[in-house]
Amino acid sequence: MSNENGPGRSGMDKGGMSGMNLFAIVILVLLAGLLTVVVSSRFFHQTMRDSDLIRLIQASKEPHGHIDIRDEQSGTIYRYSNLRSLVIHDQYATAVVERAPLVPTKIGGEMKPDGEKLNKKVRILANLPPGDGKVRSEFEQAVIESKVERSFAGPPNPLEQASPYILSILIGLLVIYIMVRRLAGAGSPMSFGRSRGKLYAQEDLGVTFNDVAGIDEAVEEVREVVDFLRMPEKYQRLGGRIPKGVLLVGPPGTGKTLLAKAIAGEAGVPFFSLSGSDFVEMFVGVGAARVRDMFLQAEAKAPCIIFIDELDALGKSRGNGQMGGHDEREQTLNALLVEMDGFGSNSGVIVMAATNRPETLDPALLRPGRFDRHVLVDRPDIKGREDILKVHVKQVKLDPSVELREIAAITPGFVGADLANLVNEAALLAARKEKNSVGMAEFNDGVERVTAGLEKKQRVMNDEEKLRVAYHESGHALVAYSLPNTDPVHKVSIIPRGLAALGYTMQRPEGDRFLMTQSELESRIQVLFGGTLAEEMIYSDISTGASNDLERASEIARNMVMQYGMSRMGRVCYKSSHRSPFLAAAAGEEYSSNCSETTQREIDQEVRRILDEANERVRHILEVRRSSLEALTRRLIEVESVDADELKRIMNANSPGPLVVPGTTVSPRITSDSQDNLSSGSIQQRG
Ligand SMILES: Nc1ncnc2c1ncn2[C@@H]1O[C@H](COP(=O)(O)OP(=O)(O)OP(=O)(O)O)[C@@H](O)[C@H]1O
Ligand SMILES: [Zn+2]
Repeated sequence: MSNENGPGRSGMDKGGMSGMNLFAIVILVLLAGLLTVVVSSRFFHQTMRDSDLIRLIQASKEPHGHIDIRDEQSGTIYRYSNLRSLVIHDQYATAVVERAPLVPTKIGGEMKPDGEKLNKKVRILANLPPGDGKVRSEFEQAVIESKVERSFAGPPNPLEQASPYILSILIGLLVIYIMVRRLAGAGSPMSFGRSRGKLYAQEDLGVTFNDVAGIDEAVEEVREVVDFLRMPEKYQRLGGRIPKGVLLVGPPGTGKTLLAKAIAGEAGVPFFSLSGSDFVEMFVGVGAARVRDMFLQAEAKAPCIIFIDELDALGKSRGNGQMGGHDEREQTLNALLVEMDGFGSNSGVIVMAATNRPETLDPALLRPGRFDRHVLVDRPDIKGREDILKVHVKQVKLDPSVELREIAAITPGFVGADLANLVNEAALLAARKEKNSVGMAEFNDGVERVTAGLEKKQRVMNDEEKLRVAYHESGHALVAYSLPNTDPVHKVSIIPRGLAALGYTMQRPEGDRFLMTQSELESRIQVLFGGTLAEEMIYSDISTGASNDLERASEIARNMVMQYGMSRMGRVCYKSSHRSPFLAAAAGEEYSSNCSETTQREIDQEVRRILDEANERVRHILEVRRSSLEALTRRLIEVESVDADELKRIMNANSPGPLVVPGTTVSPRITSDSQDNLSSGSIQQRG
């Protein structure tokens, strides 16, 4: 269904030859020229010119006797009186004659290894001392007998003279050709500097929002983009600010590409798709040229969507790159930023990009007017998985026994791509068994297979662990919900997140925060404690999954005492450096503070006191609201993720708490819980 006939492949496209492209070619030509010079001087010594021969013969008419041959490498001088053999061995091919200021005349040339006294190729500088008639006549004789005569006699053959140059130019051209081909990859020889974007015409796309399931929140957030692409005039008339860049953030396989395609499909606009790594080339300037070319092409087809997968490959923070490719990436990134700033928001080109590591992106990419809209494409919850399965089983003949909800229930952590894979596996298994339809047994086997593949990447939790994680996350959420001065809870989830997190509680700040009050910091500590203490209350023991929570809580408490003066120790900053003890340890440095041992002990006591008090408060909250905790946990086990509205409902039904206004803004704070120690039971230090 993809149309390979992108503009990058058609050789006739204008605009491909941008300035950068020309620049690269000029560099290549210069390089080839240099190569030509080197090659020609190395392999083609100038043939002896007639005038040189005349001078040579004139010199040899002077009356002296022998020739000194100097090995220029070693500096040794060979006295060579047999002029004839020299001439013959030398073959004249490279001889240059120079008249020395006084009498001796030098013959420069190259001696072949079979020379009488020389066993390696040397440059010859022969002195012809004046005044020996014998030498002169021998030399003349040699000249007459040897091939020199020919070239001496006739006028030089221009073709013959030019041949070394022609040859080296040809070699140069060949080199250019090979380089260009390399740059262009498999494409046509001149397509380097062209964007490799693949163009999907709208009719080829055939993807709509119906094909995207289980990520409803993300779909809702991008609906506006579809509207804009459909009726750009409407938006422009009202002068509204149209999104230029939309960043889709989420783990691999959750359907980011699919979502972008669906937007194009819904809006009926062309879709350019390419990967960030396409831009990163070994030659400086090529990636930047590709970016410019891509935008040129896109603007010609506007309204349309440019989709850049793996944005992190090209958008990594500048200035922390390694040596290789660093400049190139920086230039490419700059070109992208310039292009995004350059096209007006009414040009109708919307740039979408996907990444699963937004934190590595250059902050410049996230500024207003660039990728300022972020859409989280998260792992689907149980309902989402069921919906995704529904999409994918459409092409499969199902046995009536198949319960998609049941399959969804046994596939926590699966993303859209895994589920598509699962359906495919099940269908293959059924075919192998020569069944007429795909049954539950095949799905169960399929789950095992796909899980086995996934288990290498991430752990799939068993029921017991899942329950514990559910209590833990409910604890965080309940405490956050119950305290007045915390950010509202946006989502609680026990869907494994990435490699290390078992579940998470996501809070959304209500605006940019520049200051934190003491009570806010205390609340933050309490929210962090909520998870562990909920576990403790239910199981009477705690698990290792919470070590990160404790670490963060202690860090906050320590800062309160030492940096912010928020303790009984008074309004004093005890920090000698900005590094916390934790960070110093991580950097392998000794944590130094100017405190005396007594002060140090007092600080520790204060930190403890803050943590203990938080502990008590959290314990109290959890005990009072135990029924809410249980209810939330049950719901989490059932549906795996609970949003703000539902959380409010559950809380209100069980024990009313402070009113929560769901926030809408950037940088959600996530209390995620590491799994790496939870199941093994061994306590390791996390890096
Ligand atoms: N939400 C979904 N609904 C339906 N199918 C999905 C969904 N997510 C993924 N798939 C299936 O998985 C395939 C791969 O998904 P896609 O390439 O869109 O994931 P992605 O998030 O872009 O991954 P990556 O980050 O690795 O590029 C899709 O073609 C589709 O078949
Ligand atoms: Zn936790």
